[in-house]
Amino acid sequence: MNDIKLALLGSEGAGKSAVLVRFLTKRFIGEYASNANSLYRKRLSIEGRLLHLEVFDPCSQSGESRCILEEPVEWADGFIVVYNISDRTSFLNAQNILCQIKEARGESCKGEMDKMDIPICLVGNKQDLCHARQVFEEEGRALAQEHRCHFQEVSAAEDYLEISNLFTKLIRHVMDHLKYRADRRRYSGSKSMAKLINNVFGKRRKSV
Ligand SMILES: Nc1nc2c(ncn2[C@@H]2O[C@H](COP(=O)(O)OP(=O)(O)OP(=O)(O)O)[C@@H](O)[C@H]2O)c(=O)[nH]1
Repeated sequence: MNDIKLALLGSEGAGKSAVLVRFLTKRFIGEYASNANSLYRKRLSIEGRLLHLEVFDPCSQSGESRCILEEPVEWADGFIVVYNISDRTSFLNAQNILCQIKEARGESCKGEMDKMDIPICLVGNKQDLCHARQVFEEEGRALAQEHRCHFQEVSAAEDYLEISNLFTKLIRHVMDHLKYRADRRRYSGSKSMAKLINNVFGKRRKSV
C-alpha cells in the first residue's frame, strides 16, 4: 500500500479544515477546532491502487509565522495552499507560502524548475462569497501558473465534487512524483554502482 502525505497550508480562517472535512466526510460543519494541529487518515483507492492518505492540518492560530511551515514542508509529499477569495491578505500569504515551499525544497521561487514539479494545488476557497470577492479568479490562476501548480476555486460550504476532484488530481500528481523520484534514485544508484565496478575492474580488464 502506498503512503501519501499531504499538508494544508494557508492563513487562519481561510477554510483549510472546512475543505479537508468536506473531502473526508462530504459535509460542511461550519465551525472547526483550530487550536491544535490535526492529522487525518483515510484509505482510498485510485487507479486500482490502495492508498493510505495522511493529511496534516496545522493549527495557524499563532499567526503567519514561518515556523508553522517548517515541519509540514519537510514531511509532506504534496501541498494544498488555501486562501479566501474575499480576503486579499490571505492571497498574499498564499503567495509567500508557495515561495517558502519552493525555497525549503531547494528550488528558486520563480526560476526554472525540475521536470517534475512539487505537487501543489492552490485553492481559492469561499467562492460562495463572490459578492465580497477581493481576489479575481484570474489572479489565482496567474499565481498558480507562475508557480507551476494546480489551481481551483471552490466553496467548502457548497461543493463536494470539485473538492474531491482537486484532491484526486493532487494525489495522482504525488504518485507520479514519488515514482519519478524513486526512478531517479534507482538510476543514480545504478550509475554510481557502474562507476564503482569500472574503477575496480576497468583498468585490470584493460591490461589483460
Ligand atoms: N461562506 C463560507 N465560509 C466558509 C467556507 N469555508 C470555511 N468557511 C468558514 O470560515 C471559517 C474558518 O474555517 P476553517 O476551516 O476553520 O479555517 P482554517 O483555515 O482551518 O482556520 P484555522 O484552523 O484557524 O487556521 C469557519 O467559520 C467556516 O465555517 C466557505 O467555503 N464559505
